[in-house]
Amino acid sequence: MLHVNSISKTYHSKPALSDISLYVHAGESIGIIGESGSGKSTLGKIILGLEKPDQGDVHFRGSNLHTLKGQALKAFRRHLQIVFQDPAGSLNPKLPVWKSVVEPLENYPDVIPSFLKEVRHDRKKMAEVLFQKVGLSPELLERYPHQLSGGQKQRIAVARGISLEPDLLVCDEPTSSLDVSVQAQVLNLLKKLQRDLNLSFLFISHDIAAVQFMCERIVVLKDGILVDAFLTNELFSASRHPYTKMLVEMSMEQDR
Ligand SMILES: Nc1ncnc2c1ncn2[C@@H]1O[C@H](COP(=O)(O)OP(=O)(O)OP(=O)(O)O)[C@@H](O)[C@H]1O
Repeated sequence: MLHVNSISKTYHSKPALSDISLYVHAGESIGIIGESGSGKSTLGKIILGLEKPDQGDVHFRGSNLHTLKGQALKAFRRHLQIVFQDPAGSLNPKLPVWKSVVEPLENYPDVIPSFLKEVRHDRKKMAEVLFQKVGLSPELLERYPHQLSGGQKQRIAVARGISLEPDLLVCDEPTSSLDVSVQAQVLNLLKKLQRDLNLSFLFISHDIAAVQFMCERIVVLKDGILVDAFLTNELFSASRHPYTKMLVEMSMEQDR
């Protein structure tokens, strides 16, 4: 479904990504791990079409993303959504949250996701169904972002992210701004949505335990270079790249 072919990107003559290739099949979850500055977010932005690579291309559902324009690009974007680390950033502080949840649907009036068919004539009911999908009470529909907890806001950002029934959800550190107790709840929600909606995930995180929980395969970036790629159940294999082993060791030390 998604093929990233030999992507390179340089900022101010410093390579942020060098010759990165990877693929994601429908319904699959891929984790991208690496330390700060390793190029994870840059890769996510290129896949979302928010940044252009200097070299290489991204094919999604058979089309080259960086050559699409106008309506074709818009139609393509619908299938690719993002959940950011900071949920507040993706919610308009001046709108009751239900309006932020259905905003993407307003940009795509012809799109009726399968789970919203029965309520398609009523925007607020659509928001209510999306709230249900992410485990939020309808009592919160009229609230403003500042009246909600971090976990509730992230659920709302997830509801917005799935509102157009995308194929791929790019999650960029989706739990790192949350309290530890809430992180697991949001991860469980994402996993449930993946099953229910047959979503693919590109899960960007420095939290190896979260990636291990969410993803079937893991890709490791170091200084913009893909140094290791493997099935999650091979995370502790002796054949792992020394850098992967170091990341695993560091994450275990944090948990001690
Ligand atoms: N818009 C930009 N302009 C200049 N340099 C950038 C830009 N975006 C990223 N970089 C640089 O590219 C490199 C990779 O950054 P990137 O944000 O992709 O890493 P990351 O692994 O996502 O880090 P973090 O976990 O801290 O978000 C870094 O050296 C960063 O400073």
